[in-house]
Amino acid sequence: MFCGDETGAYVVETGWTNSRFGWGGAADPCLQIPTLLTHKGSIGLSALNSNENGNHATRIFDNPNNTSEITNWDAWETLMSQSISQTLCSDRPILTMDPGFSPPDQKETQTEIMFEKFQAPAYFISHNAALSAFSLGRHTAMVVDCGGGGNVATPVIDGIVLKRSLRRSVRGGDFLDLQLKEVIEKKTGKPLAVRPERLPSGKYKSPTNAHLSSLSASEKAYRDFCVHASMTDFKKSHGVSLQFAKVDMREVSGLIPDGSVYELPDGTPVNVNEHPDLYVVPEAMFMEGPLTKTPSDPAPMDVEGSDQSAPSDPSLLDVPLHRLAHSALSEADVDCRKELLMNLVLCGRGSRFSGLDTRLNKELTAMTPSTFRVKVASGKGEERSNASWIGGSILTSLGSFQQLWLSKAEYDEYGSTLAVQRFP
Ligand SMILES: Nc1ncnc2c1ncn2[C@@H]1O[C@H](COP(=O)(O)OP(=O)(O)OP(=O)(O)O)[C@@H](O)[C@H]1O
Repeated sequence: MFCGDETGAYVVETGWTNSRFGWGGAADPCLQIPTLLTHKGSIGLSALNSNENGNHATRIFDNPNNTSEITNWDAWETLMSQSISQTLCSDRPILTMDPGFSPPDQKETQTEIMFEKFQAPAYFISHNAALSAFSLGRHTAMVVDCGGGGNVATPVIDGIVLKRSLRRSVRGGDFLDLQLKEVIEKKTGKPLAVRPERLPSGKYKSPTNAHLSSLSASEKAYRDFCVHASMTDFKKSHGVSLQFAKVDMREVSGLIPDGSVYELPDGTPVNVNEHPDLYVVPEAMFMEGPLTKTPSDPAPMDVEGSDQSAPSDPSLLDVPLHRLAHSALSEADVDCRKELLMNLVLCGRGSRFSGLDTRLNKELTAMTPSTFRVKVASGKGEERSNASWIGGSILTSLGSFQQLWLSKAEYDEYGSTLAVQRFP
């Protein structure tokens, strides 16, 4: 039990694409950083310049088959310590999140680092899906989280995540980025050029003013970051018009505002009116049949040196979003299924295409018995993007939660193995 005077906890969500940091009780995270731009010793664009042994920014998560496995602990520590120093967090209990499919020893290592390196007075690891459900006031829900690394469907019953029923797919935001990139390259007839100085809205400016122009555009982390930032910008700027449903191309053309031109980072204009097929790229989320080579070899980003011979994971599927949710549902207890479907929580920034909730509802309804009712709940705007973080913020501010922390005294007495028992 943590018995400090203040409970203002530090809430941390480290996602494949974005990391969020902030204070328990707050409505939004106070710091958001692209996770890709983390390297031993630096975060943000300056990470791209940390030219150690010729390696620029390396990913914290480098295993495309398990997008929550921390493969670079130095980079993870850097992300934590720089966020802590930027937000002036010290001596606060820390809550981090786990999606339910990270390797078993990861929690132990994180616990050791939190107590030994960051001197946290108390620590807690919660599940993303339980927190997302919690952010919408639900203890029981089927949580469908659309992130950058993939989509995850997780049944949550009374706040407990059913790990064995969890299902994830590779068709997340990164996958759609690559589809969009392919369509754009076909239209323009040339590879997507990346120029950091033309990146959207100056959002990713480094606090230490990295000299990106000196970096080679073939450098992998740099290229990955620029491609995804650019495609994300396209999704954001045209998100309202991006369409689901098996629509007739002529119908789509009618929906696109006249003179809609998107400028690529190198200045090349793409007249979107002339390319309505750009608008149906998100439809890949609902397409039947495998779209990647094999479920265990999805390569959402072409990670060099990744272990292509890794054994396939039965929870990792290459299926449309509604089948993913249905598969997770079928693994849950029969008695809970009705309630889960009535409380389908859609979250993650990758779920922000307009009409996604309606489409998911329609497809799932068609797959389930007529006595079942599907009801999709989702937050608005950033509430939907930051659902897990917001759930963590609410949880840590509850008086009744304070006795659940793993305290430093307990850690000193029992060690980090207690974390595995306490946070299953
Ligand atoms: N307006 C938008 N419409 C659709 N997709 C978007 C929009 N804005 C951002 N995205 C996509 O959302 C994805 C990132 O989502 P999010 O921040 O929830 O992921 P994450 O939590 O870091 O990843 P993960 O859940 O896989 O660990 C990116 O692929 C990005 O391109």
